[in-house]
Amino acid sequence: MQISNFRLKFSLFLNYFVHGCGLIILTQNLTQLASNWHSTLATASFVLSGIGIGRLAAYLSMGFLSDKVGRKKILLFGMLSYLIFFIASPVNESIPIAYGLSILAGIANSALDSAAYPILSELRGNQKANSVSLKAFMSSAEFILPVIVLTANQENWWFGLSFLLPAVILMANLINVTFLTFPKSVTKENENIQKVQLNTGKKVLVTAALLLYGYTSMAVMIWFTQWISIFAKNIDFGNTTAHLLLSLYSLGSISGVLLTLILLRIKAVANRLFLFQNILSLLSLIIIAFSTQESLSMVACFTFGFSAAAGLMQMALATLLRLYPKKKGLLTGLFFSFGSLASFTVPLITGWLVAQGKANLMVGDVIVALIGLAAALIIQAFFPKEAPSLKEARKVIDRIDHQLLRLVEKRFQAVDAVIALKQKQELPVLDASREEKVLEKIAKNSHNKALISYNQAIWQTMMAQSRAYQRAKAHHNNKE
Ligand SMILES: O=C(O)C(=O)C[C@]1(C(=O)O)C=C[C@@H](O)C=C1
Repeated sequence: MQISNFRLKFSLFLNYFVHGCGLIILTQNLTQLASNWHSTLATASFVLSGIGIGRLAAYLSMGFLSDKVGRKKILLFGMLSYLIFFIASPVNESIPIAYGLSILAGIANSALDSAAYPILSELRGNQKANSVSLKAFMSSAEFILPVIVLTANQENWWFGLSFLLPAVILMANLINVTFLTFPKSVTKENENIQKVQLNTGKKVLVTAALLLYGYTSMAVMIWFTQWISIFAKNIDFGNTTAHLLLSLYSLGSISGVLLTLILLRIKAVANRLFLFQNILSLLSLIIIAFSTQESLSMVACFTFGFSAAAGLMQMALATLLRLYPKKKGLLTGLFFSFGSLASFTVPLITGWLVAQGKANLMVGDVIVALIGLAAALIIQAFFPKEAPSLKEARKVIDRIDHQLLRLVEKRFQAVDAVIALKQKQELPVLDASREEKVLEKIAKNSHNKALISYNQAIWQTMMAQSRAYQRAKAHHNNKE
């Protein structure tokens, strides 16, 4: 790998460590922030909704701009916005400004996503693994930051220190990214290699399934994390177990992401991994919804994190981007808009269900997971399979070459008939107008228009060899 590509990848990963901090830093410090803002905890938690608003408002435009003005500008904009958020938040004392900063964090989030995912899918290497790595860095931050907050609390340090860590990383990374050269967005050649062949009907179906999956994959996790502790207490699990379930989910998530990164390198497994993880997450949720045994629920919560929060969303996005190589930014924005919609609607749906007095809230999450599995099945069924390995890919070429060779030989046999007639009628071997017509037909009959010039070059060579063959044959016949 080129040094600059390695540096670029690493700086994107670091950004997602920072982003992981951004996701939980307000909730982790809410008590101190509320006192800074001279407000109650309830008002303070209202400020959190700003992040969702910022995201929802900015995803599409950031995605569009990422394709239009270039990934680097959007990335730098996202990093700068986050930097302002991290530096200003712990010192700010006004609620409206805090709300504005939350919105800015949401915008920063959408800018980072709109730049980072497309860049990673344009770099060489395993595209799915690249995207899942971002999730690994997010999860590790979500694990480390609470420890820092807790230590600062116990040692009576200033709470703002936990904001300074991501700020310092961001500043160093900003300098690094500013001086980096980025790969060209999508070169024509790259585009043809990455392009996935699907007819319009199937493409629409797979796109819809992927966007639906963008919603369900986010919804299923939010539903679980927001309600699992309350749900556990309702079914008379002890207080400690109720909280332990969430930690087990996080632990499962980190282990799941790491295992996914390993398995994605094994092509034969990678193709089935997505579906398998979806089935596993559904089964774990069913157990969680109906188990009355604490130990069984604990295992199920770990398995749920291990499967549902192991980078499935990132894998689906990487798949979507392969369908639209020219509009990666826009599609990233669209995909995450569906995810943001989930963060918005799940609290509304669950709130409504609670008001209706529905006893088993987790059954609702099982239904969301079922819809997600249906979408995953559609994606798996209609998205063209990748060649499992270089060896396997070459086997396909070998088989096609074998068939082609038989056909080329048949073509030479047909030429035999032509040369016999031409000799009789004393016509020259070269017939430029006929060759022109053959090439026109090749262009007309090429399904993939991007391949026309390559197909024509093959036929030009074939006809040149046909002429050489005819001349050799004529020469031989004349001698007899
Ligand atoms: O059609 C002919 O006249 C041929 O000789 C065959 C053929 C070909 O291989 O397709 C070869 C040479 C001519 O210039 C045109 C076409």
